[in-house]
Amino acid sequence: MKIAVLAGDGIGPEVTAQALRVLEALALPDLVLFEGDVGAAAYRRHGHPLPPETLAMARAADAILFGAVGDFSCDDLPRHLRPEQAILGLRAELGLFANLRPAAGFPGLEHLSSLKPEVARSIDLLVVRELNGDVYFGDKGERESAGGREGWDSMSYNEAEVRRIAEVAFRAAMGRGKRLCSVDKANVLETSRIWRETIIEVAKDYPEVELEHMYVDNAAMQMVKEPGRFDTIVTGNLFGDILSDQASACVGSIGLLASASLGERQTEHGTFGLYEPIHGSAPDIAGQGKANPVAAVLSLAMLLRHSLGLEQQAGWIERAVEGILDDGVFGGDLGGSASTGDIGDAILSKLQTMS
Ligand SMILES: NC(=O)c1ccc[n+]([C@@H]2O[C@H](COP(=O)([O-])OP(=O)(O)OC[C@H]3O[C@@H](n4cnc5c(N)ncnc54)[C@H](O)[C@@H]3O)[C@@H](O)[C@H]2O)c1
Ligand SMILES: CC(C)[C@H](C(=O)O)[C@@H](O)C(=O)O
Ligand SMILES: [Mg+2]
Repeated sequence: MKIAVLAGDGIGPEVTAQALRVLEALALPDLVLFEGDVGAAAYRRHGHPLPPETLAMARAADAILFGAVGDFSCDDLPRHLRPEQAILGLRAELGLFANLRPAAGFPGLEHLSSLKPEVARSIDLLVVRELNGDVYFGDKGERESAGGREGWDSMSYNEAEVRRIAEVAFRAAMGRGKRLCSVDKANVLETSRIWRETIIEVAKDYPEVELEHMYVDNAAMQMVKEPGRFDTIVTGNLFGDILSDQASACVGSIGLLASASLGERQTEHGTFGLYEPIHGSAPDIAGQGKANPVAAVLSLAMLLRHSLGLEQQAGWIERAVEGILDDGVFGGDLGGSASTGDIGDAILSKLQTMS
């Protein structure tokens, strides 16, 4: 079993290091790790944020453990050289079109949510975000206009793209609460009309799933008012990006939420995928031991479950994380003083009581 480790920039290496300590503690047999350069670090060393050797390593692996990319010192670079292009390039090149972003409350954390504790307690949702299309990958550029320089990005989805993410979302909903909310902006966007009509078509194959449609502005409001009304959400790339960061504040911190990016390729024990926290490189706290590594550690759990078929070990990690949060081991993002390493230590000792 091969895992490519792409830690990246800012807090990416700091949180990934804690996930790797957890992986090491599991002492899995037949596991080989490869480390590659990605993001601003790779640009400085190789002149490109996603060097061909990194892409080749990612392709050859069964799964990728990704940290984060981004460095404000690269803001003036041409677009194709910016660190963020590395993660977009991996998602596109590897056909990782389905991004699963679970957001569920942790016992004992309700009072740290941005929501009232009784509201926060109800959050248990999964955002299924389409990851290979939308305004992210449409034609874009800069041109002259009567009003000066003009930036433009085109948004589109075709039926095939919507159908394949809808299939993932309906199947996910079948394994959860059998309720699916499709989030779009069909009152304004042509893209969303195709999105909605295609979702309705796919729904015919899943009669047990209760389907609702919601405009994204309303969905953003409902998520902070009554997050418990959501079970599974399916949405496009841009709306899913925004709603998942918002969901993290409902849970308590962006440092807590993990993600899996999956495509169609199967590995010996599961589905090939890339696993990363939903947060970024957090330059404001990088290098200070302040980053919460929980999202990275939970991303490792998702990797073990989806790509390596190691459900039991994934469960141990998730219970260890729940345990340390229940014990009140909090970093600065949750109002505590535990460092990145302290949180890693606490997860490791909890893990020892399980495996
Ligand atoms: N997939 C990725 O690699 C990814 C995701 C998001 C943003 N980014 C990039 O990261 C850079 C910074 O972006 P941003 O500031 O908008 O978003 P960010 O997620 O990096 O940070 C937002 C805020 O949350 C805090 N935060 C994030 N992760 C945390 C953690 N684990 N523990 C404690 N606090 C945490 C940060 O300190 C910051 O205040 C940009 O270059 C952006 O493009 C990359
Ligand atoms: C860094 C950026 C390209 C990325 C995205 O928008 O998808 C990030 O915000 C994320 O959520 O993974
Ligand atoms: Mg994001």
